[in-house]
Amino acid sequence: MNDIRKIAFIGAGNMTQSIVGGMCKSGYPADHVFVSNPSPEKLEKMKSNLGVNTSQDNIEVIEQADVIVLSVKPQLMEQVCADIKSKVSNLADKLIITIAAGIRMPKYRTYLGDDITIIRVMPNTPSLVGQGMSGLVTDSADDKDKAYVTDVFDGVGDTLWVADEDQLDILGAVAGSGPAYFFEFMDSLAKGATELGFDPEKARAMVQQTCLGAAQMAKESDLTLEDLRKQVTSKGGSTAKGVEVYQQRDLHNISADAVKAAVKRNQEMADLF
Ligand SMILES: NC(=O)C1=CN([C@@H]2O[C@H](COP(=O)(O)OP(=O)(O)OC[C@H]3O[C@@H](n4cnc5c(N)ncnc54)[C@H](OP(=O)(O)O)[C@@H]3O)[C@@H](O)[C@H]2O)C=CC1
Ligand SMILES: O=C(O)[C@@H]1CCC=N1
Repeated sequence: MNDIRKIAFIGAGNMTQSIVGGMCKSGYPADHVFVSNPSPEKLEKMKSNLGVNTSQDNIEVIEQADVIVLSVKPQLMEQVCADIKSKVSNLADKLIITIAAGIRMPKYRTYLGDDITIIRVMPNTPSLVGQGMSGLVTDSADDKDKAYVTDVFDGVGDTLWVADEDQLDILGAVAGSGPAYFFEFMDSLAKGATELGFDPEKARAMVQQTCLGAAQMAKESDLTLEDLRKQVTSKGGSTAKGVEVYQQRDLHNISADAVKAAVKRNQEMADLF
């Protein structure tokens, strides 16, 4: 990465910790990373574990940075932006990234000014281990800013630019929320094994490695997901019986409904906040 900028994260919650942890692991210089948060505990942990600069004052970190990453809950965004707008005069000179679900770019213009340059990123928590999936969209950034943000998020996983904010809502409902669905599914598989008398620790170990192996295979294979599934499903064998249960209970519809529900909430948050 050639373009190293001073970057300030506003909010030191789960997602900031995942992104910053992944960035530092991938070699982004910690002295160029600034993080603010109202309570000190998360900041102390990030400072001692990663060596990043921290402050309980949002404005102090923003003033030192070229890039601002808004990483607070959507319901706090308006209030946090109002405070920034009232105290920082050169916002148009900085690149603004927001990772909040739902809230759309025109709304940020009403909060921070018409002249801001903004990129919306929808990351996910596996960024912490360099396996994130981040969606990106902008209505104002130039190629240089886009390349910088792509590099940052490529450093913590894969990136996908999407055409518009409707697409980002869908990406968020699948990839942003997705780790939660997979953890839920993995937990249910592990419990399926322990209910039959399998050791819980060993159940977790076998589930996580199976999940990782399947994802890696899907990523490296040219086959469709259906064909990969068929490769495992011997005629008259045990997998066929297991898959039959998922099909009878209509896993496809369950997942489609889950994605629709999450998209709907993203749209609601766009209106609410
Ligand atoms: N978690 C995820 O998987 C994903 C989250 N996102 C988005 O990321 C954003 C953050 O989510 P997440 O990290 O999960 O949430 P968290 O609740 O874990 O983190 C939010 C942080 O913001 C801090 N905060 C509260 N008020 C302020 C303030 N006035 N100024 C600065 N910081 C403040 C909180 O501090 P304290 O706890 O001390 O009050 C907290 O540490 C959300 O907008 C969400 O939509 C996007 C993709 C995935
Ligand atoms: O649950 C949420 O709203 C955020 C967005 C994607 C993951 N977490």
